[in-house]
Amino acid sequence: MCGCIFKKAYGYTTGGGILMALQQITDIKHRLAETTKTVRQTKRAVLFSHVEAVPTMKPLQIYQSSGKSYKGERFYWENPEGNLTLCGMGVAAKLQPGADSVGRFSQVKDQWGALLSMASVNHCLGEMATGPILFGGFSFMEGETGPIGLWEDFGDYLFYLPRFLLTESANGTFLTSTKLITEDCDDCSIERFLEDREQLMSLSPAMVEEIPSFSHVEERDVEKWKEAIERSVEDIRTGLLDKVVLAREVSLHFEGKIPSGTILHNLTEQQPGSFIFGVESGESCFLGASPERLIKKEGKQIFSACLAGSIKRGDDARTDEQLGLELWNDEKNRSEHEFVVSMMRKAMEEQCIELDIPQEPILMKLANIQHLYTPVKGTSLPNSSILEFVELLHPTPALGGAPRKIAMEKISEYEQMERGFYSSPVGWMDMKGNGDFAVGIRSGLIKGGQASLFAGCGIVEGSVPESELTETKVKFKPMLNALGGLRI
Ligand SMILES: C=C(O[C@@H]1C=C(C(=O)O)C=C[C@H]1O)C(=O)O
Ligand SMILES: [Mg+2]
Repeated sequence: MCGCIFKKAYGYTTGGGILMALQQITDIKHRLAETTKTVRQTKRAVLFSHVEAVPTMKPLQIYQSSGKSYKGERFYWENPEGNLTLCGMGVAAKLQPGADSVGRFSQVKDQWGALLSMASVNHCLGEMATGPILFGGFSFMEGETGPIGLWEDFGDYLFYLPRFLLTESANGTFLTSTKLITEDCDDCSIERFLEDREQLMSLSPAMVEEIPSFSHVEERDVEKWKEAIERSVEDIRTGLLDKVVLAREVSLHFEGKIPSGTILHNLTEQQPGSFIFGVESGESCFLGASPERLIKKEGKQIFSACLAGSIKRGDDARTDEQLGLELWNDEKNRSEHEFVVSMMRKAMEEQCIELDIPQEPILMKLANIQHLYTPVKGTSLPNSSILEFVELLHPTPALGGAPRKIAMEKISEYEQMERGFYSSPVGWMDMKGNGDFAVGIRSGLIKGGQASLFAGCGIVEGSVPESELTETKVKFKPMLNALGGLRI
């Protein structure tokens, strides 16, 4: 049933706006009463979701001010184009690994399908990323993250269907309120639903919390990491594999709890052109500023990226241009890049009816680094879901290696750490199987007063351990700057 009475975004401040606001309340009351009746009659739960246009609310400010009520259950997302920002708060439903024998991507698809089969949504606004959406991600390697340890709050995958979702796009600001209405639910009354919504809409911007004083840094053995690169180069020379991405971890300790909202705020200011993402779980928050899109699906249109090959930015325009040229002409970096392009082409040909991948890369210039970048566009087969693309592409040789299986084995053997959600698909998807996933790099895990940062490099035949180490230092910069401009 559709109880939506307007199709355009209106604020509530005008006389007409107040009428609109009242109409929303009437609409919710009516739909929720109907839903409750249906639940009682059929004895089956309904996922009730209400989308409405609201006056401008800034998602990042709301992320910060909703910390009191929803800490540990929030997410934040900003796309690099700057035309979509999301903030999720609370949990209407949570997707986590079950005992099913099917793979994790199929599990998510099935669990999502089951939730949507009982959904009642006033989705007539038709705005992107409104209504029930899932937000979250997968770990890098299935079965790697145990029930204890650094990534204990995340597991093989974690997705939220938020209780409240704030969506800011070029068309306005939208609030989606979602709740699972069950027969024996204590807090499913219409009054309670409206109260919670009212409380959310009246949140006022919170002060930006300060980052506590830095205490010390803990680094895994750098010499061992360099040895792993030497061994990888040897594996490549003997023909065992073509490329492998090796990452390392640096842990920073602070005198008090690190506020994720402040780090996200700094990342948005310091890293334009990147995905800014944050996903909380319990006491942990995985966040970062990734320049790399894994997959975006909008109807039949598919967008992805090959991003591999790196060099630092220059201090002035001339040096910067020279460094860019050096990168573009460098055989070792071009080969790192080419393994990604060739895998991408092969994989996408399976799932797309049209595909557009340029012959040569261009440069992507970010605040601290420049990369070789080949944009990918395609038209998908009908009725496909973004999850199928996530499964197909993850991990590309930009984060795993080539061939994939051997590279994954070597990563486990050589890295000796849990990547958790680092370098993994992080993003959102909607009811129709559209959405956007970034690769969770330039990222870290915040837990109390500890920030564990990760950075890796594509190892190919021409790799030199010391230069790869320097490359990781450049890749740590976005997170180090967001944490207050630390140097390590
Ligand atoms: C592995 C990372 O980045 C990847 C590796 C790159 C490289 O080695 O040149 C470049 C971009 C990313 O695909 C990272 O940032 O941690
Ligand atoms: Mg590299």
